[in-house]
Amino acid sequence: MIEWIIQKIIDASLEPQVLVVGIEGSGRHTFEQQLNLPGGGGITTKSILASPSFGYDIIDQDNVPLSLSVYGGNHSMVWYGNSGTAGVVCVVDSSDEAKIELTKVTLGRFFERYEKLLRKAVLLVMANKQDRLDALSVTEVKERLGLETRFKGRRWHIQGTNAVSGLGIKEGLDWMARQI
Ligand SMILES: Nc1nc2c(ncn2[C@@H]2O[C@H](COP(=O)(O)OP(=O)(O)OP(=O)(O)O)[C@@H](O)[C@H]2O)c(=O)[nH]1
Ligand SMILES: [Mg+2]
Repeated sequence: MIEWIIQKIIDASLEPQVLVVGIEGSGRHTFEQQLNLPGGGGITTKSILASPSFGYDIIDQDNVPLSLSVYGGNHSMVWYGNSGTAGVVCVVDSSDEAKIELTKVTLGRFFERYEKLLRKAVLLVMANKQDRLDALSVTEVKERLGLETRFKGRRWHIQGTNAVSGLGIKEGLDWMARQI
């Protein structure tokens, strides 16, 4: 009952949220720092722009090791989210094959677990660290993550990025901004 009430309050009070998720070391912080740079790489996504900072949260239940950065701030251990969740940005380290596999599993589980809240959410995958010589290509990352199969029926997009220089971030977020 309490959870239901909290959910109602959150749904009513929050603007559409954009979540940034990713396995540790994928580049989430670096990506978010880009958003705070002057011009933010030309970020136009309104819901991200409106946020001066991101709250951090770790989903530690059901062994879902995704760490969440929730627009709007949510500091509880359970993500109540918002059924108006507009988009999920998943940052992946393209140079780490084991973590790409872990991302595939956890991202799938995450969308399963929060199916209701993420019903309308679009998915933007940032195939990050494309500047590294050992990075898999965007197509390879897409295939390893099984995006075409797993997210069939959902609007998704994969974008190659270098979060350090900011390359690709504007393009990715422009795609998201057009969807939400
Ligand atoms: N070469 C390269 N390095 C990157 C890129 N993005 C992030 N890094 C580096 O990868 C490391 C991890 O980046 P973070 O942004 O801290 O990653 P995180 O996902 O926040 O990880 P944790 O804070 O460790 O959970 C840092 O040393 C970054 O400088 C990229 O596009 N290219
Ligand atoms: Mg970090």
